[in-house]
Amino acid sequence: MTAQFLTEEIRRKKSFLCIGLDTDLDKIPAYLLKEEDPIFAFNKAIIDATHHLCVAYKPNTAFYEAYGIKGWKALERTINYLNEKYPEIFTIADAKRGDIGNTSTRYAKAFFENLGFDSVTIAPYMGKDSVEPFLAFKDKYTILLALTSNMGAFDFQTKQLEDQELYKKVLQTSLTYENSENLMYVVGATKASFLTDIRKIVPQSFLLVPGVGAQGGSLQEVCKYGMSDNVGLLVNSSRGIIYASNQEDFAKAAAKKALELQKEMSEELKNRN
Ligand SMILES: O=c1ccn([C@@H]2O[C@H](COP(=O)(O)O)[C@@H](O)[C@H]2O)c(=O)[nH]1
Repeated sequence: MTAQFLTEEIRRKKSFLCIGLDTDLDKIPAYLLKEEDPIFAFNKAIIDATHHLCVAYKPNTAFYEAYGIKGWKALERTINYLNEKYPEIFTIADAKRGDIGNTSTRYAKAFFENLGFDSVTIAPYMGKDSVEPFLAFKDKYTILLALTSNMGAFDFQTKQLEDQELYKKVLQTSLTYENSENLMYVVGATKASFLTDIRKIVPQSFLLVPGVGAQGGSLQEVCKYGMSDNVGLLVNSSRGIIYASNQEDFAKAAAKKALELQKEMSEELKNRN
């Protein structure tokens, strides 16, 4: 998928919502545990109920890896289902990988070729040769952690390095990487006030913005400081949508929460774009 197609989908659906599939067997409705693959059964129901309201899904791989082979198979079934039934949806493997070059290439193959995700999240700490192997894949996106939503972001990311904060250095340096047009960035919704400075460095890049809902970030603030001419935002909500109910109506309840966000996004698009 290309970023241009993603923008077209955002305008068509009037939504830049990304739904996080952070599926936890302790939180899904108990009756689903009788299913042969409860994680996939839950994801499928959520996807079928919400696909028209969002443009992306983001399974966080931790929630699948935690269950070993069973979890990985559920992740594989989920991405296959999305690619077959809803190929217009942008898919994000939130895996936060990155290693020496030859190892990064294997990670890239795992997520882009084997599983068929459109994008994967990457930690920038190991630098150029750990990121470029992901960027080498055409029409696939590498989503670099820039300024994360958690409190620990202030431990390193906002510290001054030479003449600027580390997160700005990450953004600026990443633009010098080969195939940097395949980059997107993670910026937490809880750090919305930083978006003005971020947009000075990456005016058009897509930003994956987690942290609205359960973490308290404001959608309006994110749009005010972060929306670009091509929208350039994928705002994620995971727990706030998928765990709206733990009863038999869970998918309907998730769709209701997703619709609330989609309506707010539609307003923002009308007013700001
Ligand atoms: O800075 C970051 C980077 C990633 N995440 C991930 O996004 C979702 C957020 O879930 P909510 O339930 O909507 O809070 C989750 O998978 C995180 O690991 C993040 O929150 N912040």
